[in-house]
Amino acid sequence: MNIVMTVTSTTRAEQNNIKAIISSSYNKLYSEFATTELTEVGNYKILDQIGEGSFGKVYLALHRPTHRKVVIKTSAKNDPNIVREVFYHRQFTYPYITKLYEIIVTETKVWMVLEYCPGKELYDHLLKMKRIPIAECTELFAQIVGAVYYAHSLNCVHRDLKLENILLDKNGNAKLTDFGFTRECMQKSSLETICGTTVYMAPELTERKTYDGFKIDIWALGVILYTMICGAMPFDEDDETKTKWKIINEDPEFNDNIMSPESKDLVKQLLEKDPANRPSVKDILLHSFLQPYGSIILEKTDKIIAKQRGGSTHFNSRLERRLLKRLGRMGFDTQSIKQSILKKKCDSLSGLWLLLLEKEKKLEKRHYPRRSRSILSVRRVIESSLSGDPMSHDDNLFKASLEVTKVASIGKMISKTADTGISMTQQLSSRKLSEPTMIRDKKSTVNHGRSVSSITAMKPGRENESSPKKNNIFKKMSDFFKNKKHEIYTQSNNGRLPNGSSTNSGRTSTSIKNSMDSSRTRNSPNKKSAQVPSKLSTRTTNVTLYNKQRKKPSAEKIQIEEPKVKRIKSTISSDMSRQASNSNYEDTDSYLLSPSQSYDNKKVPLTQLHSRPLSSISQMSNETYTSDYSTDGTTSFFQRTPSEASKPPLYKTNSANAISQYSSSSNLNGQSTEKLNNVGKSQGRFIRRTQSIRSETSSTSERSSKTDSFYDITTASLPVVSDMRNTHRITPIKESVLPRFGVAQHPWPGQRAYSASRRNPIQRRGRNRKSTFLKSSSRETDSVIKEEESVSSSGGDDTLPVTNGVMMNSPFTYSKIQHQDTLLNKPNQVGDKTETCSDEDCVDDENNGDDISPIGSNTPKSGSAVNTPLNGSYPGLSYPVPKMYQLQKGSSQSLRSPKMMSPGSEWSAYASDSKSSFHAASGDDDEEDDDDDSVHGADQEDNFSEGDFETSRD
Ligand SMILES: Nc1ncnc2c1ncn2[C@@H]1O[C@H](COP(=O)(O)OP(=O)(O)OP(=O)(O)O)[C@@H](O)[C@H]1O
Repeated sequence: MNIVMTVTSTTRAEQNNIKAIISSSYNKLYSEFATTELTEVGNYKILDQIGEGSFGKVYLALHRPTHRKVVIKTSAKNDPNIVREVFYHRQFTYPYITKLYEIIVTETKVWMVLEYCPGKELYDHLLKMKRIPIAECTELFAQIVGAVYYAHSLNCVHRDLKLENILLDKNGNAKLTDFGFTRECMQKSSLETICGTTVYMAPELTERKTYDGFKIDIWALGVILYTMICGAMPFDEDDETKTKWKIINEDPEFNDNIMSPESKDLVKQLLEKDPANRPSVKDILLHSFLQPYGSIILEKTDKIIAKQRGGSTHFNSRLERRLLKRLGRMGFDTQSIKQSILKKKCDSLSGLWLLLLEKEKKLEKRHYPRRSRSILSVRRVIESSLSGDPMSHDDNLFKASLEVTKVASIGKMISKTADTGISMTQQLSSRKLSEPTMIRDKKSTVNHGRSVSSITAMKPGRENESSPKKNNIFKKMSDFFKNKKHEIYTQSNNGRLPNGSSTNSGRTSTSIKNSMDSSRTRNSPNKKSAQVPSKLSTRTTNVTLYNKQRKKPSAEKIQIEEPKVKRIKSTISSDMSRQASNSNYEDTDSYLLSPSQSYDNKKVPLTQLHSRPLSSISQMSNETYTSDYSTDGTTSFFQRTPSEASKPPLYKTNSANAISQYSSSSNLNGQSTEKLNNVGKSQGRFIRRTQSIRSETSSTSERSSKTDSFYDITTASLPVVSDMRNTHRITPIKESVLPRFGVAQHPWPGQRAYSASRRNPIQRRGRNRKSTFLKSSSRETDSVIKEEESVSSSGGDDTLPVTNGVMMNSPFTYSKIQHQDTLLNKPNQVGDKTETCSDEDCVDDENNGDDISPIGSNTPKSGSAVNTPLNGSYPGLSYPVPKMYQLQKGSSQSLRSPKMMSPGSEWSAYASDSKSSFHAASGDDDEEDDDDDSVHGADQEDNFSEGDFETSRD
């Protein structure tokens, strides 16, 4: 009897304990929802805001499982450019293009997880340097051209090439970014959409003629090269109209003191007014000015393209196979990882894989520096150029490359040795390699040691052996996912676990231990449901809003290498439509010349033309905006005629009335350009932060265009309410060269719906500008709540039954725990119940009682799904849940609406197939991979890796 009493009382105590946990957890969650501070998105911890684009903020973040820094760029989901950007960007895998790791789609936003480029923009670099040394210029420009060559080879044109869209990584290598205007383009097809940035626009674009997309990129490259070398832009006037006139009619000024004959020749070719006379990207790479980099990059790029065309370049190397195997042992579904990568899903598995692989590659490179001294090293070029001998760097670089080859072969041998299980130390000593070749310094010695251990640690059954750094990645990852699970139990209740154990003894927690253990038994068919780690990467997105009282990311930890650059937003000047309409010289005073400022006189001092202090380097907004340009050419006033060319009828400089980008920028932002203007006053022109333009309503020609299918792609992806499609259907563009995507073939009505605001970018940007970091709007908060996939499987009541203390043993409560895992980025079978549902599906009456029922009828309808909060659905919930946090079936619509993405697109797949993506490993998993590494290991040498181009200069 006593025993029975004891058992009963214990059970009650446990129940009370659980209640307390739930209560505390609920309260915590409630306060999290109340805050507006954003510190986590998916698996990423937000560290700081590092920039602000036209359509959203840019954050520095940390991928928590791998501790890799990334950049997260946000954009409103209804911005058509983001679709375009993601669509193209994810297809590019090239060392001089920023990597796109992951896309997180939430209710209202798209979060692009990108490679972090701490060197910032080339624009900033140029601003700092005033002029880029010719040797560095050669290499950087070769890299930029390489990226363009790559894109062009894939039949894509960038259309917004500019200094601001070229970032520098930590090694000083160029990385092309911002593919918001990119599109596919057949050879010599003519496009019509006016887009780009005025000062980088080719004459034919400025004249609003149809244009060859490839050729306008070449022109922009000319502007970039000229600006890099000269520290000033070739065509840059205060007044855009003047700039355009110059672009069409004048040649840039060449300063022979600055420009070598070779560079001058190249720039001249690039800035050919007649697009037909401009060279191809390949010709540019082969130009003498870019040697030796140009031809090397050309060769490498051709190889990359050939490989990528030939099939997947993934999972061929020994490193990748080892990594995959290891993840498999950790419980990840390797098949899903493969699918994610091969299908370019850009989901959280992709993010995890790519970042992990990068980290491993980096480690391996450090251990076995195959190409530690790339001849493409910017730093070396600079050093060489500073040493005074213009040619010396080339020799040194080639010498270094020879050295590297030696070391590489050793590295290869070493890693092979390690694979065969023979002690590395033994091997090294037995082979008696000569000292200088084998290990060149103490550092390498240490690294070799590490590598051996890490390789050894990959041997089956040795996962948990203590090993140096390399093993730490996996340990950290494992800890990360464990902790996430652990937090569920221990975030409250004074660190006590339900079973009474303390937080510190998390590993002794039966439930956690069980789950992790079971996760390691991946191949056991009976334990599929227990593969916890493989479910860590659900498409469900967690955006965590921390309580304000919580510790913010400490300022010391934020590693921002350079002060923030506040983009000066141009307002009036950016309204191209207004400018365009004002640009009729006959009725606009501001474009008439004053007698003293004859435009024929090219020597007119800029001080007289500018309404701002004279400077050589000035900052401008580079805001991307739309214009009302017509592309049909009928209203163009930039037609180049002989008479106009000889006597431009432009410009009466009426500073007060003129729409000046500069003046408006500085006025509006209160940021005087004087500081920047003081730099290099003697120079006559400016490097301006520029504005990207895209014609929004480009008349009939736009919509009837057979080639320029901008609106096709936006159609394909914009998550507009479905019925709008019917009411605003526009004639489909049938002959688009874009892939066809079912509903996507109908031009996106959202274009109309949103065009008003798009045409008035000032308002849009005004909103953005005022918003401060970490202070999202209530709308944002709302979206965060809504974004969580409604993967609930809880009971039909708002009051959940109190379970017994052994939560994991109860089928009901076990599913609840799993559900919580799902919300911590782990998919589960229960969570997948909701699957994809259309707008119509996502209504209350679909509720079958499996989900938590809405209380009352005011539950949000389609598109505003209330999602399961991070810790919100707990078993044993013994009190009513407020309405706003009730779960309802069908809430997944916002994330998974098939109408949102093009059905044919892989991107749509990732948004909707979390279920399929996270199946437990099937029997036909990569068993063959596991068998024999060495078979595939030999490929590694041939595989493209960033190391082929880059150097580990750090
Ligand atoms: N990968 C990155 N690494 C480091 N910084 C970045 C990265 N991407 C963007 N940034 C920073 O964020 C700022 C804004 O980013 P970005 O220019 O891509 O936004 P945007 O919306 O495309 O702007 P715009 O259209 O006006 O060019 C950049 O100036 C840059 O400083």
